[in-house]
Amino acid sequence: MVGNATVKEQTIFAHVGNMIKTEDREIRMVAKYEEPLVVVLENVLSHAECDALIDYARERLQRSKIGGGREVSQLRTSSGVFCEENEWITSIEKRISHLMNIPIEHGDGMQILFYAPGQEYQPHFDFFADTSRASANNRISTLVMYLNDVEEGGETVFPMLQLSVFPHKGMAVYFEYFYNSEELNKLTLHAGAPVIKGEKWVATMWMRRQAYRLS
Ligand SMILES: O=C(O)CCC(=O)C(=O)O
Ligand SMILES: [Fe+2]
Repeated sequence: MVGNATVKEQTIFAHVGNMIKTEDREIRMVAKYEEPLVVVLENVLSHAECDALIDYARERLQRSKIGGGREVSQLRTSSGVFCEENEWITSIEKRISHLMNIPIEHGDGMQILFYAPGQEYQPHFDFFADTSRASANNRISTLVMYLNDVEEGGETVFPMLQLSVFPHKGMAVYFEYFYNSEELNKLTLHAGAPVIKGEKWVATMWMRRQAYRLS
């Protein structure tokens, strides 16, 4: 919000205080941008869960490379895999659902992205354009979870807000774009800055306005 005190729009993220108690974890809020809401969260995933997600994805990425047929995109040079549900992934998704305050059936499923040095995700919106068919049940909020520490680069950058979030293992950044004001939604433009040194692994959850998959 810039300038004088206009009335704030309602948010999906309704947690008060600095702590979110889920069934199995206490997540702490460490920073917040008010409108559009961007929240930096600590202790979202344990280090063991981060490692397990990386192992899970590494194995599948390798397999998909052998299979070939990976689509090449200028916008996103990283590679990704969607997680199939199993017992431990389901328990993570349950926590995420509580955190994002949306039933898990509204989720696209968790996607793990890998960036090697030089790879990036150029500025984009997570919601689909009105003209696309996917916008009929559009995305409304995002959680990007950092699965490792990046030696250099790889920040999640919000250029319109002049805000950068540095990847840190177990932490996450949450933001939403379900405002009546299209201008607010468009301020959530964001990018994964090029990784300079080391690897970067993130797991992303996008939520839809309506249920998207079977539970
Ligand atoms: O890698 C990042 O920091 C951002 C990822 C992202 O924008 C997405 O998964 O939609
Ligand atoms: Fe994104």
